[in-house]
Order: sequence, then C-alpha cells, then structure tokens
Amino acid sequence: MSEPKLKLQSLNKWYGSKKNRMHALSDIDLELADNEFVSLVGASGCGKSTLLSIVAGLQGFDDGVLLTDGAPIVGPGLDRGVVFQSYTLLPWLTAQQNVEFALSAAGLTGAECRDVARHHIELVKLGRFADSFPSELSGGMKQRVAIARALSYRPKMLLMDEPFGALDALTRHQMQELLTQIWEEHRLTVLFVTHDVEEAVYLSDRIVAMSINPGRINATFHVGLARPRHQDMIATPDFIALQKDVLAAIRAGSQQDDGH
Ligand SMILES: Nc1ncnc2c1ncn2[C@@H]1O[C@H](COP(=O)(O)OP(=O)(O)OP(=O)(O)O)[C@@H](O)[C@H]1O
Repeated sequence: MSEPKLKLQSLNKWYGSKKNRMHALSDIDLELADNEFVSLVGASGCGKSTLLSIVAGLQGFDDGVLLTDGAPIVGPGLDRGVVFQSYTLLPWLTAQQNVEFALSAAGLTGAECRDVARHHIELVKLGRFADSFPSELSGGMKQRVAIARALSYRPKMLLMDEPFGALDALTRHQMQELLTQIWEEHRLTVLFVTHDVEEAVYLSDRIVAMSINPGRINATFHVGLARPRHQDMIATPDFIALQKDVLAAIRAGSQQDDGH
C-alpha cells in the first residue's frame, strides 16, 4: 500500500515555558490521502492554525510523527504551498511579478518564471490584471494572486488557513468555485482551515472537528455529496443535516478541559 500524502501520529505541541505550559495539540492522529480535500474546523484557539503551520514546516512540534509520502517534514518546502487569510503579497510588485518572485526562489530561469507565472495568473482568471499592483486589486483578486503563487511551483499539497475569511459573501462563493475547479482539474491534496461550516461541507471530502483545552480531534465527518459540487447543493437536506452535525461537534468541543 502507498504511503498517505500526509501523516500525523500522536503529535503533541506545547507553547510556553516549563512552568506555564499550554497544551496546544494533544495526540493528533490524522492522515490525508493523495488528492483528498480535508477541512479543519473548531472553536477559536483549538489549534487549527498551529497544526497547519506545523505541517507547513513553519514551526516545530514536541513529540510524535509528521510525514509526507513517508518522509519526515523538517521545515518549509516547495512540495507544500501555503495560503493565509492575509494576502502576504509584496506591494511593490505587480500580480505577475509576485508570482515570478516566488518562482525565482524555486530556481527557475527568468523566462521560465515569466511563462509559469503567466500560466498561473491565467489559471486563477486574473489575466487582465497581471500588471496591476496589489493596491489596485480587490481582496478576492489579491487572494487569487496568493493562490496562483502557491500553485506556481506545483506543490503536492496546498495548506490554506482561512483563505477566504476576509472576503464578502459573494466573493467568497466565487473563490470557493474557483478552488473546487482548480482542485478537480489538478488533483491536489488540500488541508483547509475554516470557521465557516458551510464552506467546509461545500469544499471537503472529509471534515475534522477539533476541540479545545487541549487541542485535539474530537470528530471526523465524511462528506458524501456528489462531485462536482455546485452552490444549489447548499439547500439540500443532506447538506443541511451534515452542517448541523459538524456544528454540534464544534459546540461540544468548545469548552473541554481535562486538566492539561
Ligand atoms: N506563538 C504562540 N505562543 C503561545 N501560544 C500560542 C502561540 N500561537 C498560538 N498560541 C495559543 O495556542 C492555542 C491555539 O492557537 P491557534 O491559533 O492554533 O488556534 P486556532 O484554532 O487556529 O484559533 P483561531 O480559530 O482563532 O485562529 C491558542 O490558545 C493560542 O493562544
């Protein structure tokens, strides 16, 4: 059997000093298969962003196992693209140049950078705005650039931390459509953090609900809705029933405390 794309086993993370320790992640066991779309949900402070940044290699953990394709994750890598809620674009570069800049760090030549960046700017449907600066783009457009940048070096995994959290409802829906389209065409493994349960159900194959104090996984839901997804599904009884179950798990996990 092939290795899972991502594997966390008995992973623990504490913050703070020895005297004043905070158990941010407790015995996390989680596997993502190749091409799977998994959302992490849970009350504020349950450790979703901590988990995502550990998988991104942006911070360490205290014990446990963290593997991608069977190999340990020891730091950030081009195999994992990251998109945050804040757009993190360089304001003095155009949309196209922001993507090129990331690619030059990946060792491509100038001409390759230009071609690959252009392709990904088109992929997120921003062709007309390639030469615009971030200050000339809307929030949704800036996030499209951030997605183009994350996808441009063809990562195996996309790690997204509330990427649409700052967008208005309509733009958010448009971005969800775009992401599902890209995911269906390019078959990436996605780990997606969101506060929005409707968004989690709409996008995911599986939803992992975390509880707080300490941060741990308290429920997992398989999303049986057909693909491709479309916005009309949101009003169906199956969608609404699953949304209720996920919300109930988040509520149940929002005030746990077992003395850690
Ligand atoms: N650098 C840090 N130092 C100390 N404590 C931290 C640090 N980062 C996060 N924490 C704490 O760890 C816990 C988990 O935080 P984290 O941001 O991962 O949760 P979250 O579920 O992503 O929250 P939110 O939904 O509000 O973004 C919180 O109690 C937070 O205060």
